[in-house]
Amino acid sequence: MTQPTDSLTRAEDSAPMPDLPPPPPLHISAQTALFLDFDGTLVDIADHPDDVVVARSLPGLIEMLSHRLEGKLALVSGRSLDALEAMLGPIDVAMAGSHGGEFRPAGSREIHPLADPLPDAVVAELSSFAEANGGMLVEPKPFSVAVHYRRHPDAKAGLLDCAASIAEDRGLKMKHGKQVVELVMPGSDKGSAVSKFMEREEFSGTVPLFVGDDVTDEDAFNAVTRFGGEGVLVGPMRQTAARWRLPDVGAVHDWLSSALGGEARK
Ligand SMILES: O=P(O)(O)OC[C@H]1O[C@H](O[C@H]2O[C@H](CO)[C@@H](O)[C@H](O)[C@H]2O)[C@H](O)[C@@H](O)[C@@H]1O
Repeated sequence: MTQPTDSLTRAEDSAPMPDLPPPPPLHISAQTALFLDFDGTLVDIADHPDDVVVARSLPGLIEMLSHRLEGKLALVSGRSLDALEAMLGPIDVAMAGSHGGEFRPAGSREIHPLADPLPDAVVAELSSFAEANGGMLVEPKPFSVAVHYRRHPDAKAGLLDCAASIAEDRGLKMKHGKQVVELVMPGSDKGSAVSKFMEREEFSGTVPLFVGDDVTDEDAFNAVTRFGGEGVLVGPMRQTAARWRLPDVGAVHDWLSSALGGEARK
């Protein structure tokens, strides 16, 4: 079922749903393509975006999986590609950042924009609001801007109103993730990023899996379903287009590592 990512309805407000089963073991074959979200999927959520703890084994695990999948693996994140590389180091895997605004195939350092850059004035408008409301954290990215209200829960409603009004005035899309409100250029979402990868030769003929935790991952769950694949929701059950569910980041690491057998621990 489709859930708009720019909806003001948060997943946790939804009615209880029947649970989803855990995914079958990850099988590496010529038909397997794997798309991985970052925050809340590969790393636990932290109070501040810079405070996430990246498991020492994670960059190697991602690279090894990408190698075994012959490049048919991509990270698809709301973070900028620079931020992802700052967390993971310079790993050679395909990546899409800024909710699909930035796109980089494996084996390349060249970033392809999938959207127009966000006007500076949008960042300035949101920054003034954030400053006037307790100094909320503003995270500008090349094709989007995020304002985090995790430390300012009372400012949530005002922030949503402010962002919705800027989005309407300027024809932008609003996304409401985990304690974060983001404005993105139209056309950049995780579903578009997945579709862009699937158009590439190395992904041709594959059955894609997308693993993600947040409402902003629903576009990607819908996209992989259109390509005959399935989504894996990470975290508590909620309304979702995913087919499977893993309870937490640790379970994701175990599921990914199992596909590599003993190789994952080298
Ligand atoms: O698509 P993702 O890779 O899941 O990125 C989504 C957003 O993640 C980051 O914010 C979230 O994680 C932070 C660290 O755990 C947390 O403090 C924040 O409340 C979360 O919303 C990142 O800062 C955003 O830019 C991403 O869009």
